[in-house]
Amino acid sequence: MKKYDYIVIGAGPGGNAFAYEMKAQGASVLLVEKDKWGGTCPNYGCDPTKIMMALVEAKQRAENLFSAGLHGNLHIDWKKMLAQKNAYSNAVPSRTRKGLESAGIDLVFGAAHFTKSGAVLVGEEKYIAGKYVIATGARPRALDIEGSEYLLTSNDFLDLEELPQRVIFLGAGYVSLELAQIANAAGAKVSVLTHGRQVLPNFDEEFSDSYIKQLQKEGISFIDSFSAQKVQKTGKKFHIWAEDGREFTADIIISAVGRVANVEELNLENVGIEVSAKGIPVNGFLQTVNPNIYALGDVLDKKIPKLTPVSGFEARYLARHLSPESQNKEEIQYPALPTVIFGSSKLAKIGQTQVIDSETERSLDMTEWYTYKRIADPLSKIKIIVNQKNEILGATVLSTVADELVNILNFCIKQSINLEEFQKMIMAYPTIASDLFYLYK
Ligand SMILES: Cc1cc2nc3c(=O)[nH]c(=O)nc-3n(C[C@H](O)[C@H](O)[C@H](O)COP(=O)(O)OP(=O)(O)OC[C@H]3O[C@@H](n4cnc5c(N)ncnc54)[C@H](O)[C@@H]3O)c2cc1C
Ligand SMILES: NC(=O)c1ccc[n+]([C@@H]2O[C@H](COP(=O)([O-])OP(=O)(O)OC[C@H]3O[C@@H](n4cnc5c(N)ncnc54)[C@H](O)[C@@H]3O)[C@@H](O)[C@H]2O)c1
Repeated sequence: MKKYDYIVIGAGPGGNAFAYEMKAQGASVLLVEKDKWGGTCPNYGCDPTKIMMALVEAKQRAENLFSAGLHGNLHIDWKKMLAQKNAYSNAVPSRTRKGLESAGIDLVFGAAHFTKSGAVLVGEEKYIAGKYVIATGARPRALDIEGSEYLLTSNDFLDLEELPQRVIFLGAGYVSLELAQIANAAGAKVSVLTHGRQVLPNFDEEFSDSYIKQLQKEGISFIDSFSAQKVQKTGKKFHIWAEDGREFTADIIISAVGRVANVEELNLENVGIEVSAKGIPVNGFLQTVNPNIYALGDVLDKKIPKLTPVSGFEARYLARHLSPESQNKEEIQYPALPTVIFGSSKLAKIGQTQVIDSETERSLDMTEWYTYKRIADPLSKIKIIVNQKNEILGATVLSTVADELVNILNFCIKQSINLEEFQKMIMAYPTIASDLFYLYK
């Protein structure tokens, strides 16, 4: 039985980052992966979707400028876009594997299970370690309704050889809204069936409403209060019914109703770990109830968003925390977190987005500002929260460049920059950053 300092289960952004960090510290590390080296983000998640989204963004930005004299009949060639995405994603597993190997990390392919003795079993082989790190991520949640076998997932969407004419998305979270925009821009007739009345309850309602109106203008239809009851197939068509009897028909139905932690195969009962519906509970040191077993990334039961940079942040925290030389024995502290729903218009937020105490809230419509006027952004607005020292604490932004703006605000929040400090810098003009001046004023 081979013994390591660390066994890491799951080679996604979290597991890989932790394995690299510990190896660099001189530890012996075994990394176990059962599917694709690199995990969700580069194989089924962020990266392939954003390669496709690049065409959606470019098309919409060009179309926004038709009124300014730009002409052309733009359309997305699905097959070529897919080939472009595949050229990137298909190379990920072997490239990732080579990188890990050349760093000196031992790799084993297969599903990891804990045994009653606390070892890890992969196939017939048993491995033991001083400490274990679970970074097994999450997968699309399956709906328990009649005919659920007819529902496709985001993974299936990314492999569609051809885009069908009529596509239904069930659920209205990040995955659904991003993929719906790709399908819509590529020419499909798209409907999103939303569970509740308010879409994106974690965003400021005024902003999520404006965002959905924007998507409706682009051609996506939204059907609210849809509680799915059953799915049926007749010929090549799929039908979905709500509990209240409403029925919709499409060529494919993509279910994007959230993600569930990958925990079942781990046999965590053998090592005394109980999981919740949201994943593995840990303390402030990312340690499970079993003191030798830690967990990080999307597999965690946590309140903060499950995102790639969050998994990486947790991995680097844990590597520092477990380093024998480190003085870092403090609980993990998350900085202000940016989240973005990508698309032709982007809805983004960072940090504190509501007034809690003595802060001030500033709502600004930026549509007529030069930066946004120049690119004919159809709707650009921001709600910004500042404290009494006029330091930015957080913001919600809707615009075609909201992803960049929240990251610039990220620096301002981290460095507690106020107007006085900001005025000591000169920003290139005209840019998103040069507008910051007006956000402070
Ligand atoms: C469609 C989509 C788009 C997304 N877009 C974005 C985005 O734009 N920005 C962003 O920040 N985030 C995005 N995300 C989220 C992001 O992909 C995840 O937050 C990130 O991949 C989590 O990393 P992780 O290492 O925790 O887990 P994962 O990347 O899920 O990796 C876990 C790995 O563990 C492996 N595994 C599971 N069980 C076992 C086992 N028993 N034994 C061995 N291996 C196992 C899995 O096969 C997987 O490779 C998106 C997700 C999806 C689905
Ligand atoms: N741009 C990004 O950063 C990005 C993109 C995609 C995914 N992600 C990550 O992946 C996670 C998962 O995304 P997701 O969209 O699968 O989940 P989500 O939690 O964002 O959204 C799930 C949606 O499904 C709906 N829903 C739940 N049960 C339902 C039911 N029975 N019937 C109909 N609708 C139902 C919810 O109301 C919600 O609208 C995100 O929370 C995020 O962390 C991030």
